[in-house]
Amino acid sequence: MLVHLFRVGTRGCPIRGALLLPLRSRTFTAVRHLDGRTGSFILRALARLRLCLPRRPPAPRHGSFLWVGGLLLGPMILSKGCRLYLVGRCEVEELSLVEPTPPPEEPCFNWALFWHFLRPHLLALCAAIVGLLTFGYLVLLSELGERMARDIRKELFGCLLRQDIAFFDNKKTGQLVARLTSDVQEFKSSFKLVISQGLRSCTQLAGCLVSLTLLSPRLTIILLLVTPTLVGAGTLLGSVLRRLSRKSQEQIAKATGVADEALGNVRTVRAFAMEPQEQEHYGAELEESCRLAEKLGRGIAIFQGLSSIALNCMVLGTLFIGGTLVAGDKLSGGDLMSFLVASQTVQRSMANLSVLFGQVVRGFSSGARVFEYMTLVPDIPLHGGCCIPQTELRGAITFENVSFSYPRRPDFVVLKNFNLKLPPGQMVALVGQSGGGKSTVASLLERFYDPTEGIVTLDEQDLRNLDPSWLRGQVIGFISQEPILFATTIMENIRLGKLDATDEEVYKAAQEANAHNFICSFPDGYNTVVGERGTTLSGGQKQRVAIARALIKQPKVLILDEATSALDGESERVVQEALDRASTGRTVLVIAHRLSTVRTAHQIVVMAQGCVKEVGTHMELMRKGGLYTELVKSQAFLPPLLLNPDSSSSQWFDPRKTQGYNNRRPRP
Ligand SMILES: Nc1ncnc2c1ncn2[C@@H]1O[C@H](COP(=O)(O)OP(=O)(O)OP(=O)(O)O)[C@@H](O)[C@H]1O
Repeated sequence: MLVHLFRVGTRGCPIRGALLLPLRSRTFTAVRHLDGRTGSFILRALARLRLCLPRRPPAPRHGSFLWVGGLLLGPMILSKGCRLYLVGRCEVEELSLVEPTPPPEEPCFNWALFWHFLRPHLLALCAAIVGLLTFGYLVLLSELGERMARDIRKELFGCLLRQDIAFFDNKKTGQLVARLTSDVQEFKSSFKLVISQGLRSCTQLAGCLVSLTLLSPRLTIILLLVTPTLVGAGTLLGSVLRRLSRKSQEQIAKATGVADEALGNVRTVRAFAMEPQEQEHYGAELEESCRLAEKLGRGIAIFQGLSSIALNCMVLGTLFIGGTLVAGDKLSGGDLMSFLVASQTVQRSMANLSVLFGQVVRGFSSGARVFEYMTLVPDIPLHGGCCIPQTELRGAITFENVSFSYPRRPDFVVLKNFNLKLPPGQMVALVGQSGGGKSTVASLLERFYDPTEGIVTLDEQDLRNLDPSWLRGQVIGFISQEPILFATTIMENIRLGKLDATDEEVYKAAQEANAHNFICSFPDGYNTVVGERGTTLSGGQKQRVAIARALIKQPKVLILDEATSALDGESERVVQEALDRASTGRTVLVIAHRLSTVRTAHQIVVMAQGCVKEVGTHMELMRKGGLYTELVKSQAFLPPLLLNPDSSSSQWFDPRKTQGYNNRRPRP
């Protein structure tokens, strides 16, 4: 059951009401005075609300408090100038309304996961609760909090790493890092505070309530009758505060994301003199987060102020009713005094709890954000599926009638009925206009995404049946335009390709990648630390370390995505040499803009708008005079001889006379 207070209608004629909605039924009961026009307003409001219901997250457990609060407050609001009528039951399907945009789902606190992390530390928790010395209990509580935070961070980090690539398309790194850092920190602090202060106040409260009952059951019952109303009102206000707190924390994460992006790309920021803009951008996000935090602070202050007033009213009420009972000889003066002293302890405990409430609100929303990603199950798991034995692996790839849209843009079809064959040991080049879908083909081959339709196979096996970790870790080597290195030594960076590789294997891979000589020229050789993202190496050096990292796993299939396009002439020559060597005996998919780098491929596939437009060798395509020829012509910097398919004296044109990819000459 959901209680919803609503306000619809025109500005001059606002309509307020309360709804009691059974969550699983599509019928509802509305409480409100109706005439024809206002009735239709309400029906629309109800229908809109109803249409939203299936997408709501499951009701949190504290939803029952909301229900109680709504029951108490709803009639109060309605009775202010409104007559109450039961208008009946309405079927929403009969109303034809435009479906509204679903509100962003708010994560709920996951009690099961909380228990999962708390359970291993139950003994420490019990010891902390009964800890006799302040020292002992503080030490135990601190250890408990830190260990739980460590476990949560470890688990969350693992869960994030396991998510689909599509998940990261939607998120900013800074926001994810904020969940690992500030949200876990906030949750831990709240948890410790609840245990240290909350438990003490609750115990005091319970003890005093027993004393109160013994002193005067009648006064205690009156006191207890008032309490649910206060709890209900508190819960309603609490849900508003929780929402505010969640927004405030999201905003902090957003600001962190801006700082993370600027600091992570500081060279680009410096190169474009973007420092003032970035500072302004970060400042604006901070301003918003400060505004939300202040709003939350005011909300908490209102909450605590109102609690204080309510508690003082309770004392006054006790004095008044108690005085009446004393006057009527139903209670002794001594008992009334004892009752007052005990009820003041109750008041103090409740005041402490209300102060604690602000922290609990923040703790709940932080906890909900921390646990949110732990329950996400990726569509493409990291492990599972079969592996083809190394001796039988040939490296034949096919794309059969593949259509694909990125999950982030489901309406935009990137590949349409795409067909491609990569025979074992051959090189196939993908060329075509920018945005035509070339890199997307590589992403599907790496199984970063699954096709929307059609299949991709390796040696006639659907990629979906193969173990993704085996595929990425042992079968495919990927070299991109911007190789990313980790902030560790060159040795460790190369070893990332094969974790159990010996030093000799690392040296061999570096030699194959034309990297050994420049690495040895550094004072620290293979132990040189390359800086964050490899910033202390040149583009060509970084690329060669990345090639060594790809080669060390001896991949059967190699993907070269614009691998040399970011390099100057000399670096390109050295890297190209390494790539030529690396391509021997492997199935290679080359993605290239510069057509001069792929003219010796066994097959060139020209792509446009997600489809294959032309297929053939360089010569065949040039003779055809189609899209490929146009692309070649458009690369005006190329020597004119490249454009002449019949010139046998051209080094540019005749693949047998070219350097690079010599071993993969197209057959006549
Ligand atoms: N992660 C993503 N989410 C949504 N759309 C994407 C994503 N990555 C690429 N796209 C879109 O898919 C289309 C194909 O992109 P892709 O990178 O495959 O093209 P490309 O041919 O490799 O381009 P280029 O030659 O410029 O690198 C583009 O329109 C691009 O905007």
